[in-house]
Amino acid sequence: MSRGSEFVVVANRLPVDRIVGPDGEPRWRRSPGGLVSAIAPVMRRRSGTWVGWTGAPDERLESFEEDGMSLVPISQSAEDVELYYEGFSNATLWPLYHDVVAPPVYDRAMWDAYVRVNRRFAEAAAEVAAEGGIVWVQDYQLQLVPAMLRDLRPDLRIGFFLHIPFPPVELFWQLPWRRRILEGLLGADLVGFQLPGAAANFVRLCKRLLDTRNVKQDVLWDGRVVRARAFPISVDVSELDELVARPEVRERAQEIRGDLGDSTLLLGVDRLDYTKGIRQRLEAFGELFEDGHLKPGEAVFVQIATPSRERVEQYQLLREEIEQEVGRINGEYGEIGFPVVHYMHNSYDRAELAALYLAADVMVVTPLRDGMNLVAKEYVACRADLRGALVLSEFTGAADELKRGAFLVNPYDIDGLKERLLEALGAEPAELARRMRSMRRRVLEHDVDRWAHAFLSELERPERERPADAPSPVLPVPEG
Ligand SMILES: O=P(O)(O)OC[C@H]1O[C@H](O[C@H]2O[C@H](CO)[C@@H](O)[C@H](O)[C@H]2O)[C@H](O)[C@@H](O)[C@@H]1O
Ligand SMILES: O=c1ccn([C@@H]2O[C@H](COP(=O)(O)OP(=O)(O)O)[C@@H](O)[C@H]2O)c(=O)[nH]1
Repeated sequence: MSRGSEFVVVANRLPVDRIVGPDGEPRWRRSPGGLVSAIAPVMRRRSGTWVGWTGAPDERLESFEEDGMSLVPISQSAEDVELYYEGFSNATLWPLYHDVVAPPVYDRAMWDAYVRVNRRFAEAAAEVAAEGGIVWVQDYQLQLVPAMLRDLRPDLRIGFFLHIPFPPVELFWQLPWRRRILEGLLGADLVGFQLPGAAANFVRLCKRLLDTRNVKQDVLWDGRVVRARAFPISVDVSELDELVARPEVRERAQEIRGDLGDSTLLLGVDRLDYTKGIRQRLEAFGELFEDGHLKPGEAVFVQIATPSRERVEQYQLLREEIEQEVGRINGEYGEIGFPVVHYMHNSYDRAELAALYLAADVMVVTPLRDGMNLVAKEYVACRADLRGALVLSEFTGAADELKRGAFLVNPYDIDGLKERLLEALGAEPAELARRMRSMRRRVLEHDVDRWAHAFLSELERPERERPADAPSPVLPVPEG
């Protein structure tokens, strides 16, 4: 392949998954999750190349164009998927980086697969990037790629962005391969995080583990300056504006409301993931009926739970637990034809989600830990009518920006969660409008284009003139 692309994104997943349609023919479907929601519009606007996996094992496909993007598929064997994707990425790193809300698995065969697959991604990126081009590596699945790519192509400008939280020293310390991960990330010129606290954790860890010399958020490593900065990711406001203006989306919102009668609509939209606090929100909602604060017919909860990582044990256990809880609540409080929880284990397109956002009175986002949570920002971006309330966990990245307008909750505190739900349900329209206006100001001014521009212009900014071995004070990094 010719060395052609000036701008390359490398992510575990391509923006589309290859699936087999009802007619038996293969077709492409949008991949799940917020990374794709955020990066796809950026890619469409800057013509570049996206290197990633198609979401199925053992597929060897040529490069192709889809939805205005140039895509380079990376093949993964069934064993790679099991050990690298379901294993090291989602049974080790995912729980470790999300405050160990599930126990991480430490397994040497999984680590070996992680190294092997990261090398494959690095080699593919090295093949497609133009001389002196920009390569932007995404997320925890590919933390070794920056250093591997630098070895192969020292001419490139390499950025890395972590979409999930970066853990504090005390948790990261558990990882048997902790030095290797840091050395991998330090291959980048710029390492981006969702929040300043995560960038501070990274810089502090480099000092503790690798004895790097740090100047504020710059790490001096291997004769280079590696910058660590926070860039909170956001949503494609123009796409959402266009969706909510469509007559069919507005009609669909009316239809959803009509189907639910006079009930107040509470909405949850998440991948079915144990980090999302779905059980806690259902428990709180159920108890509002038990305590007599709500009566059947007054409120319904619509929970979209999109299938995710279904072969990983913790996800299978979670599904059983959530489906049992939904059954229990409906069994106790539902009536014939009127369940109080509508649970959908399915994935919906952008138009259906926009209609749901327009229809919902209270958007309930209660993760135990979440890098950002784009659903919260999408809800705000869709509510130009200034109606609707956002109940938002303190442990999401989004809470940093939306704390003044959202009804903030600690999802571990079920009584507190019930109080906040009641507050949101009972708030006056003027208060809701004031809160929504404040959140919209933030989201509309800081959309995904601004995020991408901020990251890429920092990446392209030349290094400050400073000989790498010049004495530099090690400045304390603020606690985060
Ligand atoms: O690719 P999957 O294993 O199916 O998982 C889907 C994605 O989940 C995670 O999304 C994160 O990125 C969002 C955008 O920055 C952010 O809002 C959210 O808090 C994160 O959890 C994961 O980080 C992605 O790599 C996955 O593709
Ligand atoms: O049925 C669904 C459910 C979710 N989403 C999208 O998936 C993303 C979820 O991103 P978020 O940051 O909230 O969480 P993640 O899944 O990345 O952890 C959002 O853009 C949602 O609009 C979707 O397109 N269809």
